[in-house]
Amino acid sequence: MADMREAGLDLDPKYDASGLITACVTDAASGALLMVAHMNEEALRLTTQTGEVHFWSRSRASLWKKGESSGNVLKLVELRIDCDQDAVWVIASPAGPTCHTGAPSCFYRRVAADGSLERIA
Ligand SMILES: N=c1c2ncn([C@@H]3O[C@H](COP(=O)(O)OP(=O)(O)OP(=O)(O)O)[C@@H](O)[C@H]3O)c2ncn1[C@@H]1O[C@H](COP(=O)(O)O)[C@@H](O)[C@H]1O
Repeated sequence: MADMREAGLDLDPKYDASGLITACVTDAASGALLMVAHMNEEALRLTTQTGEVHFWSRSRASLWKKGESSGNVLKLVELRIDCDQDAVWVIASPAGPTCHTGAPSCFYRRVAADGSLERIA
């Protein structure tokens, strides 16, 4: 029997034991991967309802609108969910650098074959 989460057209996120799904955020203009974080049910609802991207911060144990203190909000352009509905792909327009270090993306270092890091942005 087909898994309705995979075959159906109903949004039915598969939250983990902590009530979270993974959220990958890419830049709508460049396609670059900006950050990876987590959403709970409320963060997902607020993201779709307000058009501004919200997460659940595990370290702060609180709901987090990205940019609430820095101003570097992420405007939602499109939201996709993966095959088994345990991860979302957030396509967004960033108002400024996404990473709290000031880098455009949190992925500003490349890992070389010898394990060393190379700064690329
Ligand atoms: N702004 C960011 C920020 N932007 C992107 N990220 C990425 O988001 C991920 C998840 O952040 P969390 O702090 O919620 O981390 P977590 O849920 O505990 O998960 P991990 O740290 O284990 O990944 C981080 O691992 C970073 O890669 C950020 N992580 C933290 N911040 C902090 O969030 C606060 C608010 O920032 P603004 O939302 O921009 O105002 C500031 O104190 C910032 O230092």
